Amino acid sequence: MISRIDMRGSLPEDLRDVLPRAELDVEAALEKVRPICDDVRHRGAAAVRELTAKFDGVEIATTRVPAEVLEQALAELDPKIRAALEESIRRARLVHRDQRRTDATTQVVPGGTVTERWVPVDRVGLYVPGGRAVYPSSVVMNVVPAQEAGVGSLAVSSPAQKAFGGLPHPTIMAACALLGVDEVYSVGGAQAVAMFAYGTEECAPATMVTGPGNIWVAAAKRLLKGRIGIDSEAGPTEIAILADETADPVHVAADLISQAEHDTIAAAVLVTTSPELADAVEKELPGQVSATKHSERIAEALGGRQSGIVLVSSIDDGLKVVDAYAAEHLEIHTADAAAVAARVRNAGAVFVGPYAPVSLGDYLAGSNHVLPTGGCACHSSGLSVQSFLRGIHVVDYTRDALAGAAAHVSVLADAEDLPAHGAAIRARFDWQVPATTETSD
Ligand SMILES: NC(=O)c1ccc[n+]([C@@H]2O[C@H](COP(=O)([O-])OP(=O)(O)OC[C@H]3O[C@@H](n4cnc5c(N)ncnc54)[C@H](O)[C@@H]3O)[C@@H](O)[C@H]2O)c1
Ligand SMILES: N[C@H](CO)Cc1c[nH]c[nH+]1
Ligand SMILES: [Zn+2]
Repeated sequence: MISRIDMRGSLPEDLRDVLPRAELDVEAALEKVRPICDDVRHRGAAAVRELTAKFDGVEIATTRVPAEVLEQALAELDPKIRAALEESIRRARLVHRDQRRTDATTQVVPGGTVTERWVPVDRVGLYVPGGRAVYPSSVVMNVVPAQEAGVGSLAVSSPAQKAFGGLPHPTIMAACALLGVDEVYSVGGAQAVAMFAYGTEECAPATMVTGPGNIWVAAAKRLLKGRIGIDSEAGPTEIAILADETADPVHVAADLISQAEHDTIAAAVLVTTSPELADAVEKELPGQVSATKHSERIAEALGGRQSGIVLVSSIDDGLKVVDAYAAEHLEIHTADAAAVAARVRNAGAVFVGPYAPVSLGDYLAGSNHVLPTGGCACHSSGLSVQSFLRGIHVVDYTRDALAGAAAHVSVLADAEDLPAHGAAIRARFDWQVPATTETSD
């Protein structure tokens, strides 16, 4: 059901190349999504509707969901789901509110200041997946940080559901209404990202697109990055678990399965110092897999080349392996788990010890579940308030403060063979370098 790589002894030098990864990666998916995005760019809403018919199997007359349909979905929401969503929102708000930035002004020299102003992007398109599963929790994870960042215009898009007459799933619409979002589109996949990037007759373009999705969504985000801002490439789910002999194989198996449940190309990787644990997890998996609803999808994910058990000689080596892998989610099931977790450098989110499973973070920890995949956690962060903000430097110098900098600017400009830069300073002082030179405050 799951393959094994034995790295006891010495670790290979090219760790990243030998670790499990899916065959279909974002790079490979790019060529498939390029014509989809081009089509939306040139033909707008008509292309979006045709692509929806092709990929989601449903004809839609319009892409925008009427506001009253959202309100109706909220009115009809199961009270238990509403209560759980409200608690998820409350906890997420606590964490994301603490991420807000305050402007900082630094006096560099007398009369010379630099202020960093934090300004939210104007309009965001928030993607909420809805193919194999539906993700009202991703409405929360997208909308809460965007709202806390102060973004003025928020639009959500989620795949049209054949079973619901071409609307997004009712729970997704209800979650939008619960959060006060009234601009929602029934569009999924790469065409949703392109719709936000280029705009259509029915949807104004966004400056930024965030949110999780399958490989096609992640590829469209990579393709259109630059035209739009994106968060991370939050593609097919990954879980890595670093464990020693103290880990409970039942928990480890359950957690691997929980994330394999997302996608046939979801990745589940156990890195362990204990061959006995590896054996016990392998023994535990088939029973738990066959007992669960999506056993076929999970078996395919666990059996794929993106999943595996990696044996290592020590926790130090295990840390090197998980850092090279840079998983979206990393669980630590070792003795002194907090100390081991503190040494991790690359992961989208780290889950410490036996009582912090990834599925807690998926819904209710307060942390964000929109996280970088495919190794991007070595350079990207999960979705946060910061994702929606730009820091703008505001430079304010008096005449005297500029005079104090003039000589150094001229020297550096000449050193770069850009003398007009120095001249732009001298133009303010009768084309001379003023006598005073401030070197410290
Ligand atoms: N990294 C994260 O933060 C994170 C969080 C939650 C979910 N996820 C991932 O999100 C994904 C959700 O996937 P999903 O499929 O359920 O929903 P989705 O909404 O991401 O994708 C569904 C859409 O994909 C498009 N599509 C389907 N097949 C296609 C094809 N062959 N070519 C082009 N487009 C195609 C369709 O338009 C459809 O609307 C999973 O991979 C899950 O692991 C990631
Ligand atoms: N584990 C997913 C992130 O990869 C998030 C999620 C939403 N719902 C369930 N799980
Ligand atoms: Zn999950």
